[in-house]
Amino acid sequence: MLKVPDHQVAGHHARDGKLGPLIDDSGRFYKPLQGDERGSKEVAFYTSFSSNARIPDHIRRFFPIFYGTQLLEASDGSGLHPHLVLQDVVSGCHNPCIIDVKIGSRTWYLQASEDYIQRSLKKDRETTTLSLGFRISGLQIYDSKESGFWRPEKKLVLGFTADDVRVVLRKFVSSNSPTDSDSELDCSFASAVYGGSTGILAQLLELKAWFEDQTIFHFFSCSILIMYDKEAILKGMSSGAEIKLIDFAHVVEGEGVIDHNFLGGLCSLIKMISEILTSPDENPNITCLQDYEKNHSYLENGTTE
Ligand SMILES: O=P(O)(O)O[C@@H]1[C@@H](OP(=O)(O)O)[C@H](OP(=O)(O)O)[C@H](O)[C@H](OP(=O)(O)O)[C@H]1OP(=O)(O)O
Ligand SMILES: Nc1ncnc2c1ncn2[C@@H]1O[C@H](COP(=O)(O)OP(=O)(O)O)[C@@H](O)[C@H]1O
Repeated sequence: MLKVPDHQVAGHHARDGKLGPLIDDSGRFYKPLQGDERGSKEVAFYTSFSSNARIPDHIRRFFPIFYGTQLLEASDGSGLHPHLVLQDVVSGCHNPCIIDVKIGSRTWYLQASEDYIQRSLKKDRETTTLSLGFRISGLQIYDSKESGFWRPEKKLVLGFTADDVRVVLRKFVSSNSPTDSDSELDCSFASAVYGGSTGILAQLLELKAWFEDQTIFHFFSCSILIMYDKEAILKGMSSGAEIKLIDFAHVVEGEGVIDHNFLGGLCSLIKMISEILTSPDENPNITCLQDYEKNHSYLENGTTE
């Protein structure tokens, strides 16, 4: 039985009669092919990546498994539509905390249409893409059984300053309620999630080592999903912290050149996460995030009032 994922944090949603991804109970994520060349480009990427013998297994695990394409009833009621059949990378988690981080100081590329370049340039300038080399596209942080998740709306997320991004990456690993902007963030899960030999930082460093060498693909407008299970930590189990790369509608051939755009953004994200691990007590200034929180209360479904 196909359903709309409640763990999707960014991108096109299958809500309000729109075309968007679906999931099933067997752990698969069905992403509808976008009508223009984006759909076919993403299929071409997954096909090429899956069969490329030069991708080491320890890097392959950072990508969703690709099961081909399938015609399915589209979420917008328009009838049969081709979908990418992917591993649902969140399916093992009960109450997953997730951040979608779009990597790179530019999301546009020379081969793209003029319209896409102009729209991307505007978003890159207005977000932390240009200043930090990455931006947060969406997130959800599990609060408690009673309050559910904090899912800030898209407008707030795209307005994050660099300091807000620092705060969010700290909130993500704190035991404080994510909607409480008054108390100091404790970062008490930082070592369990970001640290350790298998934590997020170690995984990002492994990915970086590959990006220092690989010249096969250039990953524009692609995201790293950072995920973990807060409840598991509270129960004394493993955090299940993982990174996965997603969204390959704008991947182009590397033609023997290092993907400096992705690599630079990745280094910047690594630096910010390393700083949280080394200085968990340093609370940065909060700008738009705090002002916004003071004026809005969050509802369980992630919307605001
Ligand atoms: O339409 P929007 O404004 O929601 O933009 C989408 C982006 O949302 P954003 O505003 O950056 O959070 C969206 O970004 P996220 O996946 O949300 O990070 C994509 O960039 C999407 O384009 P594409 O499917 O990758 O070609 C973008 O869709 P298109 O505008 O390119 O159709
Ligand atoms: N394979 C996957 N498994 C689980 N969730 C996914 C997967 N791929 C994408 N998502 C979720 O869907 C969101 C949008 O995905 P994305 O591929 O960026 O779509 P779009 O092309 O519409 O921007 C991500 O932020 C993430 O929450």
